[in-house]
Amino acid sequence: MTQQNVVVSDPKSGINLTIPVKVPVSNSSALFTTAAQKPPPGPGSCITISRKTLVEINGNNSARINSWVESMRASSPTHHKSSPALSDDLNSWMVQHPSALDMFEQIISASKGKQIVMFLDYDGTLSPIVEDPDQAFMSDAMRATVRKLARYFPTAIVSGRCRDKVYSFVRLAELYYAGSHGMDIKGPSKGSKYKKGAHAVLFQPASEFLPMIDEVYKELVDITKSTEGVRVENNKFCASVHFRCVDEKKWGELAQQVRSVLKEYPKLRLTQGRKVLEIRPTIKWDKGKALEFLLESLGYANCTDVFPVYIGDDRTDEDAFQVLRERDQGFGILVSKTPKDTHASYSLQEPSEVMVFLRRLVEWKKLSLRRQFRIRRQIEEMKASLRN
Ligand SMILES: O=P(O)(O)OC[C@H]1O[C@H](O[C@H]2O[C@H](CO)[C@@H](O)[C@H](O)[C@H]2O)[C@H](O)[C@@H](O)[C@@H]1O
Repeated sequence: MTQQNVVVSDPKSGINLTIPVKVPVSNSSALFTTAAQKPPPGPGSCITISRKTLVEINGNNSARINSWVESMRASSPTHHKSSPALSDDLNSWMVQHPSALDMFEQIISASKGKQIVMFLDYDGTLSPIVEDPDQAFMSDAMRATVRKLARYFPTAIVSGRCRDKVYSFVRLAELYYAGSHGMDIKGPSKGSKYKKGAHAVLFQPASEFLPMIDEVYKELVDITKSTEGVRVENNKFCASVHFRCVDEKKWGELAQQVRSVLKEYPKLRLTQGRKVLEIRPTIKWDKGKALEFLLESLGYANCTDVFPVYIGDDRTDEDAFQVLRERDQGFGILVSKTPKDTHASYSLQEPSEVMVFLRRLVEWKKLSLRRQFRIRRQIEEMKASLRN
């Protein structure tokens, strides 16, 4: 294998990229690997470097990089000022994915007689998106709401972050946590009233990847160190390369750097979240599988009387939304202000609306428990008066 440095000029943006090209070039050109992220066009399987083919490589690479940048841009669309066309789009999307607040009564009636189980994504769902991932705190009001929620329903946090990190933000011991996109699952450390011994649940399907992720994390830090604004996060069983604060003109180069590291690790794949490239093991495990695992751990594997509700804002949450569609159980709620392709049934605009929705659930449950209690007491009183 020889390596050539090729300068690719993107005619659209005018960006020049220096790209190491190996000969022959492997066919593993796909950068993004989920169904929602169509792989960009790649080169043929074998390229002999000649003047003519260098031009072809440039052309292909340029098209491919453009396609990656497009995909990166779409990962977290910037909100533009509203225009009539945009609000038309939003309105027709809202018909397909109505607000979970507007549909609250229908949602509750669909859950009648079933055990609601809550699954909550963290970033962009419980906490607003901010530039610095270390500053993505959830409000005390949100924490109090989630604490109450967990009193009435089994509740899990399902996050791309490593479990310890997301726990340090949420700080509620009574919840289930699935970190690293579901690859690190742990039951409540405080006794759970839903399942005895649930604290013992610990599942890490990608533990063998730990040293590899560590190595890749270090390589990513090194290769991207000259890119201003980039932030690489070690999420234990996966790694995140944040480009929220990177100049858009540098996105193509960054994607290329990440790909050059990944090329050496065929057992890892790349997915995307909101202005973040996520490097994770190729194992068939995602937030959807984590949801199924948690339902099973809670004893609801083959139950028809369970009603899982998953709230998330990201592409990686789609796996969980899809599982709910396939099981035809419960539903997904996408947190988004803009129309997006989604398997979720309902929508909420932002974390503040998520909090309102969760509070309404708590209030509804409190009332219905009180009502049940009153009815039971009346029955007891009637029985007692019949006996006397
Ligand atoms: O599954 P999640 O809980 O939503 O985690 C997904 C990623 O979230 C974090 O990044 C995102 O939020 C940051 C803070 O608001 C923001 O700066 C970044 O642009 C977003 O992508 C987290 O830092 C990642 O590790 C998670 O994978």
